[in-house]
Amino acid sequence: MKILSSKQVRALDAYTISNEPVSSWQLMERASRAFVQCLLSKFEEVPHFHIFCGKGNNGGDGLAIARILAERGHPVSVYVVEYREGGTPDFLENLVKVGRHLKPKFVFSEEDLTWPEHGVIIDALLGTGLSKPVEGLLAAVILRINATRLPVVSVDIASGLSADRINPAGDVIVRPDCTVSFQLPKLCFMLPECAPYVGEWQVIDIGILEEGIERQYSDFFLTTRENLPHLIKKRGKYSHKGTFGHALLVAGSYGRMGAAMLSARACLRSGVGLLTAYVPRCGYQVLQTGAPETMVLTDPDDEVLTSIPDARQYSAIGVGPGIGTDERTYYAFQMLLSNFSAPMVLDADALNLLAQYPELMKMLPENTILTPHPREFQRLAGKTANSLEAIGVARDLAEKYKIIFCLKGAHTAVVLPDRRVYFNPTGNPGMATGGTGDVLTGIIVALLAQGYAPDIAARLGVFKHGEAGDRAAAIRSEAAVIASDLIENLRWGK
Ligand SMILES: NC(=O)C1=CN([C@@H]2O[C@H](COP(=O)(O)OP(=O)(O)OC[C@H]3O[C@@H](n4cnc5c(N)ncnc54)[C@H](O)[C@@H]3O)[C@@H](O)[C@H]2O)[C@@H](O)CC1
Ligand SMILES: Nc1ncnc2c1ncn2[C@@H]1O[C@H](COP(=O)(O)OP(=O)(O)O)[C@@H](O)[C@H]1O
Ligand SMILES: [K+]
Repeated sequence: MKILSSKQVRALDAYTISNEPVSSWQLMERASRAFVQCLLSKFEEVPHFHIFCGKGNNGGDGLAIARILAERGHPVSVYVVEYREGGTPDFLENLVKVGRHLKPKFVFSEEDLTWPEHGVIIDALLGTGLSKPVEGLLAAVILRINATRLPVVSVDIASGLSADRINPAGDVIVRPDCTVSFQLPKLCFMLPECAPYVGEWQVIDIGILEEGIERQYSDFFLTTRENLPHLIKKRGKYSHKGTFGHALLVAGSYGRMGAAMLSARACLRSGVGLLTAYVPRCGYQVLQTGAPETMVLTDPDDEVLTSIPDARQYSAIGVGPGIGTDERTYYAFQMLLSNFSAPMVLDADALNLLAQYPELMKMLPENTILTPHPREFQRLAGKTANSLEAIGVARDLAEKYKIIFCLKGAHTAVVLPDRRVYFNPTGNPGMATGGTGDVLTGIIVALLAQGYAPDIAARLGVFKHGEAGDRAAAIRSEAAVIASDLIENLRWGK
């Protein structure tokens, strides 16, 4: 699913209006009906809705939503915040129509606000037309909304929140519990800095023309359930273990053999034909006992990796979980990079080694997948002002070195060498626990070994990893999830 800018969404609306054709008022009506349906599905008992409207089209939506709710007999109060003269044509038309059912309260100053004690607040003050920081009366109303304990649902986007960039600190923005957005997700929904101003988010279909969406160019996408399952290869009846590749995991050191074990078990549960783990000697028994399906090769050293096996027989290699950054491990890693030219997965300490020895970047095989969490990325690429800037730097590096980044987080961003960025929708905070990253490495290595193209391996791996986390959290609750639960909850069926 594409992520478009506010400007593009405006062009898209205009395209739908002239090509469907549909009037802009009808499009607003369709959006508002879809919003009401979604809103009502959120409550077992319909509460009193307090709808705060601005005077642009977002406010127009608010008025239409109020009317539709009232027509269905639901209790509604409407407030129109008079922060400016006039209003957009669709706002004005809906103001006339809502007047027949409800008497809006016009708010000219803070004193006009009587604050509700019960019910749900609907925020329809400003939408994607935000053009400057919020001030004056609008700011006062937003601060009051944020001070209430009542649930807040934003229409399309929280009022004051910029869809396409990160607002400067100090901007006045609604902090909703939930945002119900029209047709396509907004870039800001993917960014951790914006999370307080997004809440739970949901995208609803308002019938924007698909061909119009296709005409808009974007580098940003949200991976969706619908466009992934067909990417999972079917295992042929006469296939054998040789069909599914032989993966090598270079992982573990004294005290951190669990990382190797988690990667190995995740790799085995992701369809790989054969798996070999290369570990320091102290890891031999651990892996042979804990993951008996794995073949184990040991380094001459007891505690850290100091050399590499002949890598040529493997179809994919994962390096990093728990290996540490000993100088001897650096030499081994460097040797591996000079001897292997197929894409690899690099995680954890392999990334820390890259950060310490940046000259290694030039040696990375094309389409190698790097899976840094934010601190690892900072070590690798330097400090950035915010997550959007970090994505920008990752795009430059991905293009320069022809590599793929999985910038891990709540919406992991898969950044491709052609600068496209795919955000991931699955996963939950239960996954913020040690070892889940090692699981991801194992999954992606397994997919590479089976011959998935590196960009698909990265996107599919990240998606399935999050999905396994969601299944684990549904069974155990978020706080109870541990990395091993993700492995147990991996599913590769349709
Ligand atoms: N396809 C879609 O996405 C559709 C979008 N619609 C709605 O239309 C909205 C966009 O409508 P508009 O473009 O009218 O935008 P807004 O409703 O955000 O209003 C913008 C108006 O407020 C002014 N303004 C912007 N920032 C301000 C500030 N900080 N302080 C004071 N005034 C400010 C602008 O000059 C403009 O006149 C969407 O968010 C959505 O709610 C729907 O009505 C129908 C279809
Ligand atoms: N709040 C969250 N929501 C969704 N996924 C998360 C969240 N926090 C962490 N994750 C996921 O969990 C994994 C953590 O990886 P990482 O930080 O490398 O852990 P470790 O090094 O302990 O293995 C990543 O895939 C990340 O996307
Ligand atoms: K809004």
